Amino acid sequence: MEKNQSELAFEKYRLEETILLAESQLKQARLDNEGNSEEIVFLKKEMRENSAHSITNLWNSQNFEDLIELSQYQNPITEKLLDYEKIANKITILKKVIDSPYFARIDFRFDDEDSFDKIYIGLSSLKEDDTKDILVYDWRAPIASMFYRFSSGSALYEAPVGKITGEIGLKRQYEIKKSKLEYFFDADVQIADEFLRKMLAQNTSSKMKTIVETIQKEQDVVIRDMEYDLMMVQGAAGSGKTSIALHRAAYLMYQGSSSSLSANNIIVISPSTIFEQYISDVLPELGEDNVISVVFDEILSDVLQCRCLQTKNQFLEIMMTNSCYERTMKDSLQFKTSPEFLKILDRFIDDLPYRWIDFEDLYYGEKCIAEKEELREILLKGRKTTSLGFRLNQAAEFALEAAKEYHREHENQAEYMKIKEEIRRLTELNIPCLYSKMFEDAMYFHHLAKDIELPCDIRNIMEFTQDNLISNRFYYDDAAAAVWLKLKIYGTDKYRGIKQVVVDEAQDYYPLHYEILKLLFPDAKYTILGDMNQTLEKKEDLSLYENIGKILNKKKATLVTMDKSYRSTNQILKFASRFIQETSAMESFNRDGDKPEIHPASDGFELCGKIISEVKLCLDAGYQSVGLLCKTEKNASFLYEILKGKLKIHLIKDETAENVEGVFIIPVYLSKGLEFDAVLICDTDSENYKSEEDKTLLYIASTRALHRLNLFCKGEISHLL
Ligand SMILES: Nc1ncnc2c1ncn2[C@@H]1O[C@H](COP(=O)(O)OP(=O)(O)OP(=O)(O)O)[C@@H](O)[C@H]1O
Repeated sequence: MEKNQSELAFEKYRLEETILLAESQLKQARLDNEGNSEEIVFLKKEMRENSAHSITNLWNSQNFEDLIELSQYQNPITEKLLDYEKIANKITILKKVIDSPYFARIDFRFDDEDSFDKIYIGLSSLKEDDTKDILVYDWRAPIASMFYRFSSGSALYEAPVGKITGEIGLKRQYEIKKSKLEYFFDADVQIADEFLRKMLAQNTSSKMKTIVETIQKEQDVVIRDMEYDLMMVQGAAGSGKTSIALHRAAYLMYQGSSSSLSANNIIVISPSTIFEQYISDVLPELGEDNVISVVFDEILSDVLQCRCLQTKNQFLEIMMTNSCYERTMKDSLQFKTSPEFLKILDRFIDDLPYRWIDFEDLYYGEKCIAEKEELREILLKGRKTTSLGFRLNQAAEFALEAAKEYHREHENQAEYMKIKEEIRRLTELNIPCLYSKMFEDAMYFHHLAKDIELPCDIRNIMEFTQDNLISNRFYYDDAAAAVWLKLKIYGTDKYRGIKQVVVDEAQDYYPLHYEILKLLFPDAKYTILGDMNQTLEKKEDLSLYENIGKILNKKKATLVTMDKSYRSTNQILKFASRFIQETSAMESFNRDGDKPEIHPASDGFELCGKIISEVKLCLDAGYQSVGLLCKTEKNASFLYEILKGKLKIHLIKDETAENVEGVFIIPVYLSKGLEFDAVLICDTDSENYKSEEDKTLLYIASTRALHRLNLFCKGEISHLL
């Protein structure tokens, strides 16, 4: 008891000391930035007053010195602005530190020392300005890794200078909120598990949270890995893949501060906007605000410069609600994202200069300055070694040189501008339009596909594609193919700086998509996380990762498997495991809850009544997010119309939803990657869920639930249940 009291007194004192230091640094930082902003205002004023001449005349001035004069003012301003931003960032971090400076402590004795050092671990580090003593270590610091990997006893960590060994005497965890020590406990394995169980038993929120306090050893190994160029994780639903992805991005940023990796060198690729929203708080909470986060579909529309491409989710909705097209759409997607189709696209690119790029003789006034045969010859030369885009540029350069030469002797500004514009257009191919050409004539398509194995329903696929392209609809499958075509022809420098790519929900992408990533980020290292059991319109197994490895072709690649699921209760996991292959082991974190139940109803009225009572029960139990899941948006909208007058409920049917909280109805495919306190799967009748793929939908839907899962149906229950 006495010992506890003195420990408590010590910890309170230590916390006070830490907060005092953080507060004094915050005060200083605020002062520094007041100074900075005054100086910025002063410098701007000075620039305006002293360089008025330069600015007003700058754009039509031929005088290089004007520019230099302006930059003399601009540079100090930019420097001060950078300084300001850096300190503003420090202020944000210090405020967080003051609120909760650390969450753990390990007492570590280095092998060559006699006493134990107290290592406090928090979201960010805190250092004495003068002595440089570290009061709090960033959770990403090498020494902090021991907290995640060892219990008391011998321990080691990898420091920049090599392996450091020693002994851990104590592991302690803290709950500090609003600068107040709520409690602390000494954590052996059992107590740490109990703490995690308590955390997992809490309600979820509409935004994903950080897990720094409870990262598990196997997760930490992936988060801190620096050895592999391609790190792949196959993880069961709820095993923490997304959490790992984001904590790894934060870790790489931390590592990067010593190896010049900056925020714009890391990109996190999400499968949908709703998912991107859901994860958007994690990196800022970890103190990393600026990591690039992008939805895969956005990359496609960005490359193709077309805002109206169909998203994967729109594709899925049409596929699932139009049974007559379902087979064809699936086969079309499978085919157009396959290596076979890539070969056809490759042949099409080779054929473009012969058949589809129509050069004309180029005239400056009356004078022909470049004949079409000359231009074509340039285009055909070097086609084995250089890209088509490059050769188009060469042809344009040739024509431009000729135009310039003629212009020198026969100056005619209007003609010169006209021909320059014509030459510029030489390099521009209309990719969507060219892509359509491949499908306009079946004979031509089969000519390109000679000796390549085609799907048996290629005729249907061709017709389906023609119909879509004629009506100017760029379906998901065609969009990706056209993007690949454009990248292969022109390449892109847009993402050249990216050194690390993090891809979540890897199972949703096809070989073509990984080919696209390879073209976009040729020199990057990759972290790829997925679950082969969560594919919607295709079947995957472990070969998924083998194929990714082959496509990305990195020197050092590895696959880590994670079977333990942290999201759902034992009962929910057990229920969900009936929807996946028996070989896919799934272990729960041993948290108990109610057994999922199936509630059949004889008509819509009864169904509605049962759903309403379950929702009320969930709300009474204090659940904050209650998800009513339906197979499609069509089913979801139908249910919404019935329930909207009877419950406070909202419908989430597109990806723009900001916050998924309260009681809501959502199609299963949109709920991927998200989680809710309670889930009601509302349309589990034999009509909706009958195929192997529907089984996957049920798996995804069931594993969204943290604490409670119930299934409802009108009429005959699906035989998959
Ligand atoms: N070490 C951990 N400590 C605390 N919570 C954890 C831990 N690992 C995972 N979780 C929690 O488990 C839940 C599932 O995590 P996450 O969404 O990252 O899993 P996932 O593998 O991406 O799931 P899915 O594939 O189903 O989308 C989240 O609530 C997350 O906070």
